[in-house]
Amino acid sequence: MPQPAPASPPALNSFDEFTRLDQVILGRAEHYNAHHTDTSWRLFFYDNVAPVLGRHANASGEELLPIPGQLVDELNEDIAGLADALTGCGVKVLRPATPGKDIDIRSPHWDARATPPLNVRDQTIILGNTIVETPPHVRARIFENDLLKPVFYRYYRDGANWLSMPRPALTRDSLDTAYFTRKNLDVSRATDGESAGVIEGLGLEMVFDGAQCMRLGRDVLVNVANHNHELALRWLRDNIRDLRFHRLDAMADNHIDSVLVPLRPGLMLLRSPAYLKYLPKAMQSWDVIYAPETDDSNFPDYSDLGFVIPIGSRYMDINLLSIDENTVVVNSLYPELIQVLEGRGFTVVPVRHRHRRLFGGGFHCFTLDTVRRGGPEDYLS
Ligand SMILES: N[C@@H](Cc1ccc(O)cc1)C(=O)O
Ligand SMILES: NC(=[NH2+])NCCC[C@H](N)C(=O)O
Repeated sequence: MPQPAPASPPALNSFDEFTRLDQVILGRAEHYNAHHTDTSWRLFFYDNVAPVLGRHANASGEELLPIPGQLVDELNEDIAGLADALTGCGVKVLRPATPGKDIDIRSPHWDARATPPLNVRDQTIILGNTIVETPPHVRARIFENDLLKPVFYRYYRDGANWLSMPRPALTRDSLDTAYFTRKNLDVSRATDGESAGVIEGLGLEMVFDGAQCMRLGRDVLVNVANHNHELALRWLRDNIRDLRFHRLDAMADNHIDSVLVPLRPGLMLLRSPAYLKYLPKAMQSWDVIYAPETDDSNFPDYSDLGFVIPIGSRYMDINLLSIDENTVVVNSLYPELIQVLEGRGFTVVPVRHRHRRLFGGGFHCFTLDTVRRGGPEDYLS
């Protein structure tokens, strides 16, 4: 149920995914009019884009793949609906700065068209009173957090701690393909045509996205699918001493928020029973809501718009955002899930979100919850 935010907003405090939400950063999509499909992009989204790589005239190599303006406008409309719904629930909504124009970036080793700050979940983890910036896999995202700095400085002035994992050079040799090798997948369609430079002696780097974590009070689940992630897990354990980090062994290639969403202590939403085995023992006895089958008619038909690549899976809508332990914001285009959640006693706030597969994000991806009421509780014993 909507509750008024406390009179003086507290400083950064966010330890979990489900206690009462008071403040959130919501991403924005202005200038999201192309995907730069370099090797780092093609590898990151490989599970989803492999079937279409090569089908398009140029997609076998690096290119700037345009996204029709109508889709960007419709996405912005849906995000505005999300902002209104959150405000209506008594949540204070903060926004990143706007890029203002298309931005081409260049490092000493590669260049890219910058990605706007839409999926703000991905490049940062809030761990209690600490902002942790994470080292991106996709080159186009390396400066994305600059647009969140005005908000981060506000929290910093109010006493938050602020850390960044080492910035990766993202050279030709930086990224580990072990996840795919383990599954006997040939990723040459992603790596052929690689144009980035090399730094002699560097090799695999710390590369990791905030969305590979799920926070549960004093415990944090961390998906580790390759050596890039392994280095990041070590960094987290070395630098954040008062939380327990649990390694999930390759539960997914990278992000896990369209696989698993803890809804409240003892209850989670899970993509399917096949994922239970990746979770810590204590969570395997939680009550589970499995993602119901969804219908193709819930997804827009893009056939009249020319070639568009869905970078996200059909499971994107698992990616809901909790307002509190009984209230969740869910895509209105996943009525099957709404029905199941209402059947379990949840109040569902439906918000329309059409192009989740094209921009690769649901409501959890678009948001970074900076203030929730919960603390470092032990939910796992
Ligand atoms: N297979 C990944 C790829 C992906 C990542 C981020 C996105 O925004 C979209 C797609 C999905 O889990 O998690
Ligand atoms: N935080 C995020 N951007 N999450 C997106 C995860 C998407 C996931 N790969 C899927 O395709 O379903």
